[in-house]
Amino acid sequence: MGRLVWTKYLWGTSRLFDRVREDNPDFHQKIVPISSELTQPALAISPEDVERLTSCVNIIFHCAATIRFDEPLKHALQLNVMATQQLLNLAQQMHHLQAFIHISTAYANCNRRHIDEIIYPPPVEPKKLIDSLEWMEDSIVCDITPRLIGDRPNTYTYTKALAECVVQKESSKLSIGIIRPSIVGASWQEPFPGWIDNFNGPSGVFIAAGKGILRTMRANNDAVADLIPVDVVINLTLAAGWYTAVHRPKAALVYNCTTGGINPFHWGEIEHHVMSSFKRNPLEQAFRRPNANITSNYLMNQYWILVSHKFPALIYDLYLRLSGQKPQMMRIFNRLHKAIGLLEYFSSQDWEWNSENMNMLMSHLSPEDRKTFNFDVRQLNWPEYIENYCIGTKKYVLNEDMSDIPAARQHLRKLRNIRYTFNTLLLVFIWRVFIARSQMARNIWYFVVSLCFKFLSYFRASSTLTN
Ligand SMILES: CCCCCCCCCCCCCCCCCCCC(=O)SCCNC(=O)CCNC(=O)[C@H](O)C(C)(C)COP(=O)(O)OP(=O)(O)OC[C@H]1O[C@@H](n2cnc3c(N)ncnc32)[C@H](O)[C@@H]1OP(=O)(O)O
Ligand SMILES: NC(=O)C1=CN([C@@H]2O[C@H](COP(=O)(O)OP(=O)(O)OC[C@H]3O[C@@H](n4cnc5c(N)ncnc54)[C@H](OP(=O)(O)O)[C@@H]3O)[C@@H](O)[C@H]2O)C=CC1
Repeated sequence: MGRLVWTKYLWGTSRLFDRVREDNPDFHQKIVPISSELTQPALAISPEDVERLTSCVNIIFHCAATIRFDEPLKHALQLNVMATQQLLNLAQQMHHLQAFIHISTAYANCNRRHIDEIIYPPPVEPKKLIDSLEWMEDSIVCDITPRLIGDRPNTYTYTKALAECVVQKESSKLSIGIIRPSIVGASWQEPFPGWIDNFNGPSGVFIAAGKGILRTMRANNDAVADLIPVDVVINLTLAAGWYTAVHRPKAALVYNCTTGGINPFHWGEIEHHVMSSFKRNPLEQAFRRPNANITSNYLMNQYWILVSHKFPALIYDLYLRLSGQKPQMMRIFNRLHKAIGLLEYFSSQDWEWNSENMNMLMSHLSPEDRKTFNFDVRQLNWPEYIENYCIGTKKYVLNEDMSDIPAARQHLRKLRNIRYTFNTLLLVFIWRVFIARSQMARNIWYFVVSLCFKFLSYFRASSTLTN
């Protein structure tokens, strides 16, 4: 489905728009979608649409980007940097433009521990990089990528840092605001709590843990988990659009849109609340009972990957093979390990973001606007938010029905019984093998068995007496 058709389809069907559809059934008539392709010259916007944009637009919110952590550098550069430059060029032709709001990421400068609301010098001059990569073969670019990105973990954060620099260069010609959200999560309040529709960031991890697939992950229990609800990001972005258009700041204003410095919550606490939430509201057809732990110890994590991921996957795939089905669990785990390997950088350390501009913006809003465009994360109740987030992954990402929860709980009970039976059989098997080889183990075994018998006969005798 094309981008435009897909967008229109979403307005018509997505539960996200239920409330606005109810309040204003004709809301879609106020929106004019424009087809564009970031990888194409002039963003592939038709001349008629260029005409419409240059004559009508007042505020640009530039969100389009590739957010993949494994994007080849050339492609990431094209989507996140060159396309931003092209949009800035178009913006300068717009007769009524009052604000250009660029969505960056709080991790654009994740090679620093403390991040102020300023644009840091770029790792390389973007234009020079674009020119030099243009003639290079993809394989060569791939080889030199680690040297280029240096102490950043991926091409995403690297190209987002370059994009900020490209945006800043135009700040004498346009009124610019840059929003830097941290890890965007499910909605907190708007349009309803817990809305989420993708596997990005922590959502995929929560789902994998809720399905009982993910049992271990490297993360620092005490590090701040800088999650930010998506509606907070949107409210702050809209407010920044208003502020930029009305106050026309001379230099680009940067807003670090984060929670850690204001209302901190830690990965250890997230783990606890995610696990207890999925035990209360289980996902359907879980692979195992949800029981995931985070550890910062590399060796411990490797041990649990072997015991809790690879070993069960091997057994399950063996079962699938024996029952004539295609093995799939090992493949799923390999993909999961790739995904969490890319996320661990962000869950194993923490950062300090200065968020003075967020406070400044709030102080400029009227009390009514502060409610309508609420981005005051001091009021965020984390346990409640995480509970709604987990339920949101169930309802809106996996499209599971809440009425199926009793059946899902029943399934977890079945899994628990299977685990008890399996563990007992394993214990007996190990003892039998052990006993066959060692006299001492045999003696211990007989001692334990006779103790059990004695206990049983004592129990039987005392219950006969009382009867
Ligand atoms: C132990 C558990 C307790 C829980 C507590 C601890 C939790 C710790 C969580 C730590 C999370 C830290 C998150 C940090 C994020 C930092 C964010 C920086 C902020 C940003 O600015 S950007 C936005 C972040 N970007 C992303 O999140 C994108 C990351 N994803 C990728 O780069 C790629 O998807 C990835 C992971 C390389 C996989 O690529 P690939 O194998 O090619 O697969 P696809 O992308 O094509 O997807 C195929 C298929 O899989 C689904 N999918 C995608 N990601 C996941 C996932 N993480 N888990 C499960 N499934 C996933 C995807 O939707 C596709 O499904 P289809 O049905 O469409 O096939
Ligand atoms: N998710 C997060 O945790 C964070 C995200 N951000 C930033 O927020 C912004 C939005 O991210 P998010 O919503 O999560 O990401 P998505 O991947 O969901 O959205 C990216 C958007 O870019 C558009 N897009 C991608 N490629 C192209 C292309 N080649 N041509 C035209 N349009 C394209 C997509 O269009 P379509 O839907 O049609 O594919 C989509 O609308 C990004 O700038 C990201 O860097 C910042 C911090 C955290």
